[in-house]
Amino acid sequence: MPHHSYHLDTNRKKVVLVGSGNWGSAIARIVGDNITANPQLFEPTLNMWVFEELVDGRKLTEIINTEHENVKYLPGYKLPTNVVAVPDLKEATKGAHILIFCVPHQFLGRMLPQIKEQGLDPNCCAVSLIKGIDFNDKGVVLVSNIIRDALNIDCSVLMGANVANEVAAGDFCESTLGCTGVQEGALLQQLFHAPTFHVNIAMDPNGVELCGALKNVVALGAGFCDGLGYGGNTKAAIIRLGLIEMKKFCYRFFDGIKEDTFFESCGVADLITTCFGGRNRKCAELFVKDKGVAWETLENTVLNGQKLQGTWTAKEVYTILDKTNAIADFPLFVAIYRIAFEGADPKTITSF
Ligand SMILES: NC(=O)c1ccc[n+]([C@@H]2O[C@H](COP(=O)([O-])OP(=O)(O)OC[C@H]3O[C@@H](n4cnc5c(N)ncnc54)[C@H](O)[C@@H]3O)[C@@H](O)[C@H]2O)c1
Ligand SMILES: O=P(O)(O)OC[C@H](O)CO
Repeated sequence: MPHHSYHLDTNRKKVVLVGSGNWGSAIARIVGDNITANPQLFEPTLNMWVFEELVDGRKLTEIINTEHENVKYLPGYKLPTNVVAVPDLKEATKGAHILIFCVPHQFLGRMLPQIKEQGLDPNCCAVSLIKGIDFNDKGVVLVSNIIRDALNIDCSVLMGANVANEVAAGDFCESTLGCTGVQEGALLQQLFHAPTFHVNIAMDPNGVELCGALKNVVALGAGFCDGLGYGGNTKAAIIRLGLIEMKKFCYRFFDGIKEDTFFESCGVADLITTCFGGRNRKCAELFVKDKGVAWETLENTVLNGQKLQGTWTAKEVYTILDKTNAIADFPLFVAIYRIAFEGADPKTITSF
């Protein structure tokens, strides 16, 4: 059970999920059920915005709405019948009180103006499940900040050791809700918490979000080790060194990050699971074995259209380090970037 059980006001919240990939579809199963279980808090339908595409000649939205399964991104797991796939972004998000963002971070920027355009409820808030970062002239930009600035609404984050297929299978795991307000935290906890998906609150949204983004870079390093045929000792070293650079990055670029956050699910736990069971790891292994095959080819052939976040984040992190003359302080992040994008020998993963 969630630790708190009260709500913000007497009006039921309309929840909308923006995204329907592998994780988007897995979380739709939990949120859809929680909405049904809490009719006093939430409106009954969960609109799920779907990037429309054809699957075997049929529209994905039609398949989802008739078969209640995202056959492309989460095959084998039924969605609750109150999850309704909507291909039009404006229509899907109209009247939302809680917007859940779960799209690969490279697509978010161009979507937000459309959501803004149709006018949001003044009490609308957001929660981002997106693991990624961005940068501008001043430095690091968090995805939650992009959402906050574009839509002028509050944005919490949910990150954790949550490989989507395992969550969908009902294997027990934990997740970390990073928020600034107690009330928002309590409501969102009721939206996401489930018997096999335990949601803990951390009042350190920036730390939670940065952990979620940066662990994907380390996952590439772990995958390079697997591609080179190295064993558990080497991967453990990469995980340890990666955690140190994650912390250093957080403290270098942000004030007020809490040490405890690194021990939450979003921190060390997500780092471990992603370095063993994630897509970034898997594709990085094949990148080494196939001698530099294009990342996009791996997304299309191995992941069937699912998207990597670690490759983008490795580039973004490298750009930030370069701009701030911090390259020398982050040897692992830099080695990973150079292997992934500059043709560096994968063996340099252990010789920086
Ligand atoms: N998959 C996981 O195990 C997992 C777990 C936790 C967090 N996350 C994070 O959740 C976020 C979303 O990941 P996911 O696994 O749900 O998605 P995914 O990797 O399955 O991505 C594919 C999604 O992107 C959509 N898409 C393709 N082209 C698009 C475009 N031009 N514009 C908009 N959308 C487009 C596809 O329709 C599909 O829904 C990522 O930041 C990821 O790191 C993923
Ligand atoms: O499959 P990945 O590498 O995108 O990682 C999935 C999740 O972020 C693990 O929590």
